[in-house]
Amino acid sequence: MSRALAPGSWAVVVPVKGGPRAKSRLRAPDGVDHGQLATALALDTVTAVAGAVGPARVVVVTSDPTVAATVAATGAVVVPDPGAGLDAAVLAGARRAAGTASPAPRVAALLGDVPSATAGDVATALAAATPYDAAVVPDADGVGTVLLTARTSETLRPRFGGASALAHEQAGAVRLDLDLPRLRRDVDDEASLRRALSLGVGDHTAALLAHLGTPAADRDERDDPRTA
Ligand SMILES: Nc1nc2c(ncn2[C@@H]2O[C@H](COP(=O)(O)OP(=O)(O)OP(=O)(O)O)[C@@H](O)[C@H]2O)c(=O)[nH]1
Ligand SMILES: C=C(OP(=O)(O)O)C(=O)O
Repeated sequence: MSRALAPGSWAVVVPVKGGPRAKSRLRAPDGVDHGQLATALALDTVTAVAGAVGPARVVVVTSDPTVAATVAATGAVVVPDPGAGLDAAVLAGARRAAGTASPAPRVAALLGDVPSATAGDVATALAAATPYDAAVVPDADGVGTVLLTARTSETLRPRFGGASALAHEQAGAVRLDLDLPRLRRDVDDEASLRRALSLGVGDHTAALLAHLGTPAADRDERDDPRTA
């Protein structure tokens, strides 16, 4: 069951590398353009976040023109990627996120490769993180991070890459092993893409991969409010 968030209480940074170097570990299925797949994964992630916190409090950090134009048209904020890696991108987004609500919102970073996540998942995770100065939601393997939160933009301490869940814990974040399999399913390679498809994915990824025959039962489950 998802939980409602107070309006303006959270802003969420979504870093998206985009372009030809994005998602280099992921081999697109036959007949699917790799760049379009990387973009679709990101747009589904942004859509879920916007559904949870409102588009004006989604800050997408990217230098990819397709992603930037698409999310800007939805009302999200776009910050150019400083080009100094993932943590620097997250920090650039966090600085901008602070100004998206008054009083300043809590700030989170959700990596832009979780196309199975629903708005309800994002809202539930942010609500669960609200009592803590900082929190981390690990990925499905428990090693990486899908969501990092902080009370303010100044106290967000990104340590992404590799075993980042532990790195974020060591930097002071409380680990939240939430029972939100769709939120925790990041897509890095073919195996994780298959797992995401079996959980259900957002409209952009589903449309691009429709010819692969995403199981109808999984799509039904995704839409079932009892599982949202
Ligand atoms: N803006 C921005 N986003 C990044 C950067 N590096 C990674 N990301 C995003 O962070 C998320 C997780 O990163 P990865 O899974 O490593 O994605 P990736 O670098 O595109 O993929 P690989 O080449 O397979 O490592 C994805 O949404 C990426 O788009 C960066 O330097 N800038
Ligand atoms: C960058 C991270 O994710 P990935 O597994 O996509 O490399 C991370 O978890 O810190």
